[in-house]
Amino acid sequence: MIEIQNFTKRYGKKVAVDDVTTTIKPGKVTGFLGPNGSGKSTTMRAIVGLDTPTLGTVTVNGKRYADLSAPMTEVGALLDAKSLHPGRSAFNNLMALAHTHRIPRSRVNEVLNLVGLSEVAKKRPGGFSLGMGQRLGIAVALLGDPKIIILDEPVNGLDPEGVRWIRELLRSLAAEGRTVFLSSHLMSELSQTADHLVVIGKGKLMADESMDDFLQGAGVGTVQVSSPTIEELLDHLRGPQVSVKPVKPGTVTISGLEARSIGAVAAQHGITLYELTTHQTSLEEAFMDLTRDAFEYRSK
Ligand SMILES: Nc1ncnc2c1ncn2[C@@H]1O[C@H](COP(=O)(O)OP(=O)(O)OP(=O)(O)O)[C@@H](O)[C@H]1O
Repeated sequence: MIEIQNFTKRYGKKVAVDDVTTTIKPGKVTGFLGPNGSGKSTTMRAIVGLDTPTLGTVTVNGKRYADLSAPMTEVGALLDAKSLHPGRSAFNNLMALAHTHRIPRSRVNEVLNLVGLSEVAKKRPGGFSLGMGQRLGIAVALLGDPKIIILDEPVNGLDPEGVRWIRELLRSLAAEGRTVFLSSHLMSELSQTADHLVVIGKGKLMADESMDDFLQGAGVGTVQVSSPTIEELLDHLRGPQVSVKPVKPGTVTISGLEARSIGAVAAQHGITLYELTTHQTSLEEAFMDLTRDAFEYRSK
């Protein structure tokens, strides 16, 4: 579990993160979403003690990172994939870390296998593609078999196969009961991986909710229906997966049903419809709506 309490980080006059409070829970993939410059990396750096909060506290399993006795076995982080020694082989980079953290050699081979780099283990990361570098960075993060995994934009540079691979890897780590926290500036990336979403804009917390609630609140996959006898129609549509939000008298948005099913039920009961529109909001639009005023850099 990662607990972030009233975390504020200032660089001189610049407020990078502004009074953020959230808890990242185990057994889930939590996505950390925000436009460029919104404070994601600063928050992640604070979790692993690379940045000191100006105000507030950031703890992992109830302790500050600096107070952990075996940090690599508690928290694994991929923050900057380029931070490895470029002239040392992938294997030796991992071995050096394993050695200083009392991690057995067998684990080095295990993680190289896990990230699909066994065949290039003797090669130097200086010559790696961006995607291979990311995989090696993930191997470093997983080396200590940590309960908490933090990844800053892990999908950067990965090809579609790599993206699918990392998605499955993160889901399986969460299924093992680990805390998985990953950042991205793209909603589409997180929507397929994250169970929970923390959204940040210009350093401020903008949303902290389950992915399902976020999508529902944003109107993704909803249908707007108008009818002079809307209540009668709703009586026929109720079900455990169906939720209804009033828009104005006679008009509602419905999630959990497709327009065609709603139309069919209306026809079956002779109910007049004035409107039956599938909401086409994309995930990216929903995210942009939420952080509309929070973009530091926006292309015109
Ligand atoms: N060491 C620093 N000194 C001064 N300002 C900084 C420093 N580090 C970050 N900032 C500023 O703090 C803000 C948040 O930066 P941060 O890197 O945390 O954002 P981010 O959400 O990770 O963005 P990106 O997706 O571009 O990496 C930005 O305005 C950035 O310019």
